[in-house]
Amino acid sequence: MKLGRMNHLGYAVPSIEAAISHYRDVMGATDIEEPFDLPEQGVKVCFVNTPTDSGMNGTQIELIEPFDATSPINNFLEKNPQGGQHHVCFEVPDIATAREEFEAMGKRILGPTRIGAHGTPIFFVHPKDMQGMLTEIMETPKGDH
Ligand SMILES: CC[C@H](C(=O)O)C(=O)SCCNC(=O)CCNC(=O)[C@H](O)C(C)(C)COP(=O)(O)OP(=O)(O)OC[C@H]1O[C@@H](n2cnc3c(N)ncnc32)[C@H](O)[C@@H]1OP(=O)(O)O
Ligand SMILES: [Co+2]
Repeated sequence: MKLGRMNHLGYAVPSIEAAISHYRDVMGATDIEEPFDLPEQGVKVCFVNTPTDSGMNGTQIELIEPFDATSPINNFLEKNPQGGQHHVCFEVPDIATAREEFEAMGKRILGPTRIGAHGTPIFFVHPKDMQGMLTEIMETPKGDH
């Protein structure tokens, strides 16, 4: 395994609209994308793009709100009603190779590899096996290598 780019920090929030106001009015965010639904992943999503630095890619804050009562983030929000840091996402060149590496290390992978909010394959590794941090592994979008 080789540590790749941190693609985004996932923040679970009770209301994406309220979180957008916070990042725009309190944090001065100027590049907030249109929110969109990702029902197959049980969330509504909104990306807040952080500034790029000397031409490098910035990172993103991924605001996620439960899409419905079956959302995988409902329990988290019950425990953290104001919302909070939910996961971190790192990029890998090849998702299948990465999955094999985490499995070989005995890390619990949560469910099947599926298509995430960036339209590329992702999987999650259980927080209890990752120093308490729910970790999303995402294949770098083609052309971004
Ligand atoms: C995929 C679209 C998008 C993208 O970027 O492409 C997203 O990122 S969507 C993100 C939402 N989807 C997911 O999070 C899928 C993976 N998550 C899960 O499968 C669950 O959330 C899971 C298994 C991590 C936790 O499920 P649940 O909360 O229902 O279980 P428990 O309440 O029993 O929690 C078990 C244990 O883990 C601790 N926990 C739960 N969530 C987190 C977290 N985000 N970070 C750290 N720790 C977490 C929880 O406190 C429990 O610990 P315990 O000591 O037993 O109390
Ligand atoms: Co994510």
